[in-house]
Amino acid sequence: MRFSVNALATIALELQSGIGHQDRFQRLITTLRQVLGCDASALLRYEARQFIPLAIDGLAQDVLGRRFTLEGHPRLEAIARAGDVVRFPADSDLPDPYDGLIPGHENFHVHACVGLPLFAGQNLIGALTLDGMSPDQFDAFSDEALRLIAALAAGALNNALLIEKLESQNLMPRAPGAFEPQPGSQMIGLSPGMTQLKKEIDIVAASDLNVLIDGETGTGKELVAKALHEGSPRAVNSLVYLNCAALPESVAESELFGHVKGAFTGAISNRSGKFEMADNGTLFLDEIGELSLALQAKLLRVLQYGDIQRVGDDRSIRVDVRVLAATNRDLREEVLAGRFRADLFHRLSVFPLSVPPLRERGDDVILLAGYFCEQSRLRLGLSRVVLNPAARAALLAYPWPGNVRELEHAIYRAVVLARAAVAGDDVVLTPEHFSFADQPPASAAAVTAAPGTAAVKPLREATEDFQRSQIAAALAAHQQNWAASARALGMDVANLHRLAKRLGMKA
Ligand SMILES: Nc1ncnc2c1ncn2[C@@H]1O[C@H](COP(=O)(O)OP(=O)(O)OP(=O)(O)O)[C@@H](O)[C@H]1O
Repeated sequence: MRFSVNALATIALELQSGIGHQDRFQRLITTLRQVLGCDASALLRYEARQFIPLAIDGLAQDVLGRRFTLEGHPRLEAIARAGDVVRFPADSDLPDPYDGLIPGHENFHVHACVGLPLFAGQNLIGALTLDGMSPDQFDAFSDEALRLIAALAAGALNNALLIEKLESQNLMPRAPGAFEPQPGSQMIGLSPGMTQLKKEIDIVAASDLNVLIDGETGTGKELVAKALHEGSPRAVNSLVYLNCAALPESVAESELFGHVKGAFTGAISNRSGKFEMADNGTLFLDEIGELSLALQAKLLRVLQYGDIQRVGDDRSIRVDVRVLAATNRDLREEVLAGRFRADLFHRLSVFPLSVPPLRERGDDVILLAGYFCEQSRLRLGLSRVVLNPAARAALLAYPWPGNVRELEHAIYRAVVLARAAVAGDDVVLTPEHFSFADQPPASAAAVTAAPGTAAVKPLREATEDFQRSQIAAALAAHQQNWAASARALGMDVANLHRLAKRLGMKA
């Protein structure tokens, strides 16, 4: 079947209208869904061996947060390889990436599926996918007609990508090349707060300014630092990470600036510090608010004069390092309280970036949940991981004091629980699989049971249960802040991370 001139004209017009790319793409796939009578349609962009949904219609909202790798989705891999229209037979044994993600059809497997790869010259830049619940849904449409739609969509997508590229080249000249992954493309979120943050990242990344990233614990400050580095001319060199909260005072100076042989007991050879490692690159100082006043003074010196001295050495070494710092404290208050140097604060906060808490990001919670569902699916080798509507509502209603990190852990824990309860590798998450921080963790309840009523367990198991419950309680009491929890538990934060990993409390 051919399309009527009217239908084609509508598609072409939708691709010209709208205020932005996002709007245009949304109109395109909504129109396609109507013209082709499909149950779901999606436009995806191809980047670094994965498909990233740009606009969807008829699919669960969390699809917008999912990242579909070629390795994890044989159907998408087939589309990427095909070079032309792909029609999957209704009985294809390749799993459809949207199985269980068409609202109202959660328990049905998608039947008819067509994939249209989108090319710019020889380069694959994206795909259109059309799904239907009845097996012969797309039989009436000829390959020729579908190719025409693909050509229109590819032209529009290519223009959008070129404009994006030109805009970023305006900010930072780059060598010409194929489409590089966009910095921060793994930073999920379309809420106004995240859109604004991504814009600010684009603006400041290309400069050489130091950046202070603030935000509550678990909001994604480290991810912002990575995006800043990746979007800068320094991206060809290292991004070096240092957590200031995990630094015992005795080794902090040597970690930052290095030492020479014999500088102190145990200094058996020369060693370079993080500043030297980050030369010509970027140094990310996480939890900068935890740095002692003495080290703050030394850090200020490097920022002012661009040279460092290894511990035990009088000679100066010049370094060219961009410093990104993160904090979940209010550094202005710390300055007022005399715990943070005002001059260092001003040097660092030339361009401050604030990462919004998850509770202010609206539906991003669902997009992020989709992203983590897809990641846990890959990690655990499951065929699908989806949220039922009640689980989505529960996730939206919860305030997420531990922000994205808490959501990430909640999804992984829920997937593990759900998988244990069903045969097979098809996981549907329901509210029962989540236990939020204001409910006592199951292990804590077991440990605090009345004496005599608790089941006797091997001592090692009981000890680990107790450790888990104490760590969970400390994290809940300190808004999932690991440094503060470590202090409350009287241990070093690095050891706490190690212990939590061993106890299966973090990935
Ligand atoms: N927008 C996002 N999209 C995808 N993953 C995210 C996003 N934000 C955060 N994450 C993930 O959440 C986890 C916590 O993020 P991150 O470590 O960057 O937070 P943080 O603000 O630096 O935390 P802290 O203050 O405790 O150091 C990480 O696994 C990170 O990859």
